[in-house]
Amino acid sequence: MATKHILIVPGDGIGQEVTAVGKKVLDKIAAKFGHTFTYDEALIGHVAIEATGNPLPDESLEKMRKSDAVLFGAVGHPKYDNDPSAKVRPEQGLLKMRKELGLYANLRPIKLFDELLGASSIKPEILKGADILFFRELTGDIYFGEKGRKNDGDTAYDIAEYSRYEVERIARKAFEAARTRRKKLCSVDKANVIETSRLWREVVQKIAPEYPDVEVEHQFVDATAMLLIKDPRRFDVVVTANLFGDILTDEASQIAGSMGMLASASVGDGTGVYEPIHGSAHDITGKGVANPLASILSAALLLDISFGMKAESELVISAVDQVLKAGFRTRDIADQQTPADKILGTDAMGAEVLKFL
Ligand SMILES: NC(=O)c1ccc[n+]([C@@H]2O[C@H](COP(=O)([O-])OP(=O)(O)OC[C@H]3O[C@@H](n4cnc5c(N)ncnc54)[C@H](O)[C@@H]3O)[C@@H](O)[C@H]2O)c1
Ligand SMILES: CC(C)[C@H](C(=O)O)[C@@H](O)C(=O)O
Ligand SMILES: [Mg+2]
Repeated sequence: MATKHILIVPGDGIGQEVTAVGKKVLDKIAAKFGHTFTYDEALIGHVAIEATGNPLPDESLEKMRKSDAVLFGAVGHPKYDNDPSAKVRPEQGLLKMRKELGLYANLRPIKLFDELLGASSIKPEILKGADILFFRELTGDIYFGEKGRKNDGDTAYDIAEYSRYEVERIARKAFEAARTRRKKLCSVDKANVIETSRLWREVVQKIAPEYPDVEVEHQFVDATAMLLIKDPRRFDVVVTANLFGDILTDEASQIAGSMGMLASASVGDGTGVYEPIHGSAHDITGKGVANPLASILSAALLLDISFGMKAESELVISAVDQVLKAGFRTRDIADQQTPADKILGTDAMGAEVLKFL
């Protein structure tokens, strides 16, 4: 039995809705296994701007530092998406959290549940068995470089930067993960065009001989985007820079069947942050139809990675599998064969998962 302090950071839009379900799963696990989970909440994003003017108040960051793990929802609001001139934005809170907590490694497992083969737009015979683990570098690249305007605002620039150290530490994590899986690592870059990618490839090539048991390939990001659809099963572990990882993993969500299925773990040397890869989904906010499984699977990653609770984590994943096997779907993962009475809303889907815990 363990006592752990978990910070719930729902954020904006459906982040509020799906995180509430993720917390219920953690509560059920604690009761079942005799753990004591204490909780607190913190503001981030649009809700934080509305309350304090700051997308990540100091109080929120302090709470994150003091917690054993963070279950995070999402940030975002349409009023900022459509206002390029907004100086304060919800996403600034997310990026500041990642930087301040040193969350340089963003693990994005692309896990396909066989029951969802029909939810993907990719042919089942190409898809079945796909299982990819992305390592996205999360605190460098164009996100955190110098950015601005010149020529009276008529010219904009964003500087992308990577240090050898930043590339090496994420690459080593990816190599070590590949050793525990199918021993294949694909390093994705754009080394034929950009200098940060040439450093990326140089670093991966340099350390590869230290992992002789891991087969390494290098792919350009454009070719990777094509191959993810053409032959997703060719990939085992993928390591790439911040921006490329952001884009490729949303695409890879279609391997799993929906944006509502993909969890993530953001880790460094301190508190881990666990969140769906999706955003605040303005188009479905407040409708009670958001798929909570990405948040539930993020809670499973939290239990495993931050708490070392492997059995607890595996039970959560098994519960998700059981619910899908029972034919329940949220509308984003339903298909023509899904009976209407098996298409559930956010809370009802969460309730079905809790039955298997
Ligand atoms: N980590 C984050 O906080 C994060 C991630 C991505 C986007 N965002 C923000 O979210 C806002 C909306 O961005 P977007 O529309 O490009 O991306 P999004 O991920 O919010 O939504 C993309 C599409 O996927 C659907 N979707 C997403 N999650 C779902 C779920 N759990 N169940 C069912 N359908 C789901 C949405 O309805 C939408 O059609 C923006 O403000 C963006 O900045 C935040
Ligand atoms: C909201 C945005 C800043 C963020 C990112 O680009 O990392 C999101 O797309 C994500 O994947 O978490
Ligand atoms: Mg993204």
